[in-house]
Amino acid sequence: MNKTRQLHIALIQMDIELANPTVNQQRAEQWITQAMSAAPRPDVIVLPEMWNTGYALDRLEGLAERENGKLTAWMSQIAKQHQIVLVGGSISEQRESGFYNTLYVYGADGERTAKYDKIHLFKLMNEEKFMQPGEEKALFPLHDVTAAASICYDLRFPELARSLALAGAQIWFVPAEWPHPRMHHWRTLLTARAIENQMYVVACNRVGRDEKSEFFGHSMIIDPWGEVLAEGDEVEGIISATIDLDLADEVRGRIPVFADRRPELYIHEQK
Ligand SMILES: O=C(O)CCC(=O)C(=O)O
Repeated sequence: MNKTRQLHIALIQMDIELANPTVNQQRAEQWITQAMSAAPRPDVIVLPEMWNTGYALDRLEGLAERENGKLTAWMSQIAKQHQIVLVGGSISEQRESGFYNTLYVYGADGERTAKYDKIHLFKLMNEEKFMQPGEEKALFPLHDVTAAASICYDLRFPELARSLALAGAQIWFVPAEWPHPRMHHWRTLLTARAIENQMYVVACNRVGRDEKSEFFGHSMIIDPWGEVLAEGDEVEGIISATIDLDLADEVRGRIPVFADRRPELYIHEQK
């Protein structure tokens, strides 16, 4: 981070080869190397959802990463080597208790700052038949603010985003594999979550296709006022923007949504 409390963020909007973790890791590394050669140099790099295997849900045995395996070591090493925060999208991971869609964040010292298992599994893609849901949300320190991360379908649950904002999040990372024909939902929901929670929304979607779906990219970096700072198209590439770490507080001061809340009247919060 530089003295003006800015962060340079780069999203790796990559294609993912179904069920080929070796190729996908090579591609991710090439994209990260390319992102690091840009000016300004990124402070934070974000990968998409399930970037190791794609949605090869019926083939995860033997393909998914083992817990504490080589891929997490690689993410840690990449973060340290480039002195960046790596929001390592999510990977499919195998544990004793089953398969998980798991997001990792590593700091510039190579230490892990967050681990998050997707809590809302996406029935339209049969995710719940193959994966176990997570039980906790993810908040982590990022430079001197609090950040949060969720995965793809989690975007459809405004209560989750609000609870993260209430817990202090000013930047929300959302790696995804969000396909056609729901681009309108993606863009609208991302923008709404940024405006209503007065936080940055940083969303990295994949491109390309698998056996069932075509993914449209349109990765986005949206500021706490709802302005789109950067947006991808439908091809592979690096989407980047510089964010101002003071803006969330400034917007929250301008329209004091959090101070004006009436939680006692919100039915879901009375449970
Ligand atoms: O909610 C959607 O439309 C897409 C969600 C999705 O593709 C996922 O969670 O993997």
